[in-house]
Amino acid sequence: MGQDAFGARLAAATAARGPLCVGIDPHAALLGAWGLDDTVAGLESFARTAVEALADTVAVLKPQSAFFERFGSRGVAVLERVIADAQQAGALVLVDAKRGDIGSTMAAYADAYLGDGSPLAGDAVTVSPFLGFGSLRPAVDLALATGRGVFVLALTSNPEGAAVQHARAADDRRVAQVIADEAAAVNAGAAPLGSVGLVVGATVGRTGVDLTAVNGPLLAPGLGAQGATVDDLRVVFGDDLSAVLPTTSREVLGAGPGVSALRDAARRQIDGLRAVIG
Ligand SMILES: O=C(O)c1cc(=O)[nH]c(=O)n1[C@@H]1O[C@H](COP(=O)(O)O)[C@@H](O)[C@H]1O
Repeated sequence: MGQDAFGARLAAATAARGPLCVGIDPHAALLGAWGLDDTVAGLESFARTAVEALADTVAVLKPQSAFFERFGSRGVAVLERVIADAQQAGALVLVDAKRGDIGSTMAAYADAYLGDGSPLAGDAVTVSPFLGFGSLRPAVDLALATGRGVFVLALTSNPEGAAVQHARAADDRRVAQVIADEAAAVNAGAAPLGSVGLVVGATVGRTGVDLTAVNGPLLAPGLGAQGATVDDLRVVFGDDLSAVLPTTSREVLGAGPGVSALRDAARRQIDGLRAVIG
């Protein structure tokens, strides 16, 4: 029998461990700050430490693929280890690869990131809908079939995102609203939460995009290094924060390389978020 739906597994994980995702983003500058070389050996040491410190503590870990791809196939092998080891230690793994392509190619990305038995498949993957939400169908279908999830970029945390995402589509809805509505259609009726999430930055302020019908997890990057605070979550999402999953990378990773310092930094974030999200 396959695993339960991702939305249900995520809801259970955040109930047990708190509403936090921590990104594993081995920036060259962070490798340096941890006293590691900017090499695949440094990457591997960084990744192992982050997994050891965080995978038994936080609900979701989000390795950012780019920082592993920088080192070619040996870096990708480290990413594969991170995925396996973090899952083994009890964290859900959201692979941040932001893939998006025409549907027939998207099916191959789906096999890679959402297929049973694929070494790059975690529990969910970030995807880009800017070739049209429908182009993501193979990923959505495979995610639902395998108990995995997708997080679709909707309102990204970077300042350049608004020019595209706030633009009006042919039917006058904002592009981000179209994406939210498409996600809502897939998630309709799922309980406790659908498996198609959205990415909505904690930095975006009040946008007028209505997220109330999404019925899926709302990944909120931007806390810490990008300037957003826990208080900004209410501005962006309103009073019902039950589906919001804040994610931060540098704010926690900057506490390394000590394992207990990293764990403490994550716990501080979880405590602060529990006070607001519950
Ligand atoms: O999909 C993402 O995770 C993402 C979407 C977005 O809109 N903004 C954003 O910052 N991210 C990712 O979230 C992480 C943020 O890292 P910090 O700014 O260090 O917390 C990076 O890995 C980004 O690639």
